[in-house]
Amino acid sequence: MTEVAERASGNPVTGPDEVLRLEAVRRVYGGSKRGVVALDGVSLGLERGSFTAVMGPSGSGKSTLLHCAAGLERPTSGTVRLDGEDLGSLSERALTRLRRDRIGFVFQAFNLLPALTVVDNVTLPLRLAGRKPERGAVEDVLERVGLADRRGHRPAELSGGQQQRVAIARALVTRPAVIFGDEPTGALDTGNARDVLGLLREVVAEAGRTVVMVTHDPVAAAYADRVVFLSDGRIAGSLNRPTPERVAAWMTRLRNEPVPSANGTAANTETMRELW
Ligand SMILES: Nc1ncnc2c1ncn2[C@@H]1O[C@H](COP(=O)(O)OP(=O)(O)OP(=O)(O)O)[C@@H](O)[C@H]1O
Repeated sequence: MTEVAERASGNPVTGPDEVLRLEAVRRVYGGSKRGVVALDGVSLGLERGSFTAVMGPSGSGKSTLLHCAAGLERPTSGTVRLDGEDLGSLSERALTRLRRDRIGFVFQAFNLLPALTVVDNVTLPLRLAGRKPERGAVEDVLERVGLADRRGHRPAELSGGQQQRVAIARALVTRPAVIFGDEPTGALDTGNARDVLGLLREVVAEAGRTVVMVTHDPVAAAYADRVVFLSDGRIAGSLNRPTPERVAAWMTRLRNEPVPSANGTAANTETMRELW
């Protein structure tokens, strides 16, 4: 199948079991006159139990997309729904609670507390929420990330890859609807990056979690079921069953001709939205 045909046969506009949906999301920074349009009408749905990578040239809006989707930032216009709930209708307090209870985050910097053991780092979000972990839940996640025998260690006693696995365990322990990764392998060497990506894949395939991750690395993106490409704040297309080579080819094209389209002319948002 050609890439154009692949794009045209991408996921449907609404899926049977969408956990997250962005509709016409626009995010402008600064005033209306000289503002920067970081997202320009992005519509996107994520199926439950899917692994999506978001790629695009620097400044194309990847982080902004992630932040809006995760309720860390409010879009200037458009809607974001998590399990059907419109995040725009929530107060700051309710949004904070939703992020804590139903969203997991894994960042490039592991953001672990150095004085706490692995177990205490993993259970921190639950304790902050005044919740007790479900029986066996902590053991389960530590087992899943391969750190059951390191539960009493502190971050400094672990490798970078192990520290990122602690961060993944921490993201998993609340059983979130979606786990967001912002360059989760950006600070890791190749071997550790491969382990962490394999773990994220496993979390999707075996635990049925939904993962969306921003990355600059075509090899990392190829671990996902689908890669969504952004260019100038718009969705430029997507690739199902990606390989590193095809992702890299897409990125080269995006750098050379910002928003590609099926007929070779500049695509508009409506045309691209049809692909979703
Ligand atoms: N807080 C902000 N204030 C003003 N402009 C911003 C802000 N955050 C992002 N932008 C602008 O919005 C656009 C998109 O930024 P964003 O960080 O989402 O891109 P990105 O694709 O994640 O980039 P990179 O790959 O370099 O991290 C850029 O032009 C950026 O300069």
